[in-house]
Amino acid sequence: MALTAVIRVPSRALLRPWARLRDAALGWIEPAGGGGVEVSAQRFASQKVLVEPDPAAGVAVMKFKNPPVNSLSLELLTELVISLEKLENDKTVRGVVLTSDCPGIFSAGLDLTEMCGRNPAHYAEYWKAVQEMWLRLYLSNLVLVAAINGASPAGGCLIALTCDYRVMADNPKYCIGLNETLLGIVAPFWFKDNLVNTIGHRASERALQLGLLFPPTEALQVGMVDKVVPKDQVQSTALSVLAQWMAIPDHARQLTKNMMRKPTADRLLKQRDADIQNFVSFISRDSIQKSLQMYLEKLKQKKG
Ligand SMILES: CCC/C=C/C(=O)SCCNC(=O)CCNC(=O)[C@H](O)C(C)(C)COP(=O)([O-])OP(=O)([O-])OC[C@H]1O[C@@H](n2cnc3c(N)ncnc32)[C@H](O)[C@@H]1OP(=O)([O-])[O-]
Repeated sequence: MALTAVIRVPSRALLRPWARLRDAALGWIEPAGGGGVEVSAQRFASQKVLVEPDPAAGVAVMKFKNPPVNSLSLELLTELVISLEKLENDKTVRGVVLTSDCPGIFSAGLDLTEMCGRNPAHYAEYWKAVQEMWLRLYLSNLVLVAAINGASPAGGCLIALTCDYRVMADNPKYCIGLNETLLGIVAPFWFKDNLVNTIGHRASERALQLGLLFPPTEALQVGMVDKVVPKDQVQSTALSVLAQWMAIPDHARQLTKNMMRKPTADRLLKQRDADIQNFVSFISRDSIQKSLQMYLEKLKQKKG
């Protein structure tokens, strides 16, 4: 396929800790002069994230591809952030649909194997990547629409909540919500803030304490998603919604988005290191490790 869109990648990005992983994933070359590197791409794919740009429409579809359940491994998180950054640097793209390439699963949330039986340094690295994903998506200047074509618990729900609009498939087997308490763990304050900003305080309190996973019609009622449509219409509906949002002048919409979201993001930005330390000490506790191990065992037994 011909390569057409030219994306300028700022050199500061190359200095990030995950630069090596990114370069390996995307085959980028370190620029000699540090002035940025030009990457030509019409359709680009890393291992875990597929991106299909449509320059004529000014949009792209980003598909998570980490079978079997799109768990948010360090690798997937890294590739997601890199792919988003590439799209943000591509002047031909103004809106993105986030969806899944795994049948029946949007994302199973954070990868439990990244949070179980590892060392504190790994937990810290992993949590930093989770924070980065959330901050990048939540503050993105692009219009983001989630096309939720499957189950979307915990971190999967969080990704959907960062979007400007959520379209969900009407299959009652697909559920969405922040179910952390069911695993014996606690959603961090910024997951909670994002949920409160979406469905309000009382509904969030109930949903978070009970770890509620909502089927599509209930998710619509509570405001966790904005539209429920037949499964085969999820992506096309998301693209139509994207077009509506893109009819608004970018600068006005972006400033408004930033005004609405910056105070929430700033709460995390002001205490990222402390939040990492909290996570590391919480997740390292024996009791929490036991809960997560048991939960993973339960998932495996369910299959057998
Ligand atoms: C403070 C921290 C905040 C935390 C936030 C989070 O997001 S916490 C995350 C909260 N997330 C959840 O609570 C969601 C837990 N997951 C589920 O509820 C279901 O897997 C499902 C509904 C997503 C899909 O059902 P299905 O019947 O289609 O699929 P299946 O169930 O048969 O699983 C297939 C394989 O995937 C494996 N695996 C699954 N999830 C994860 C994971 N997150 N990670 C890693 N692995 C995972 C599963 O063990 C099995 O492995 P095996 O045996 O092949 O080696």
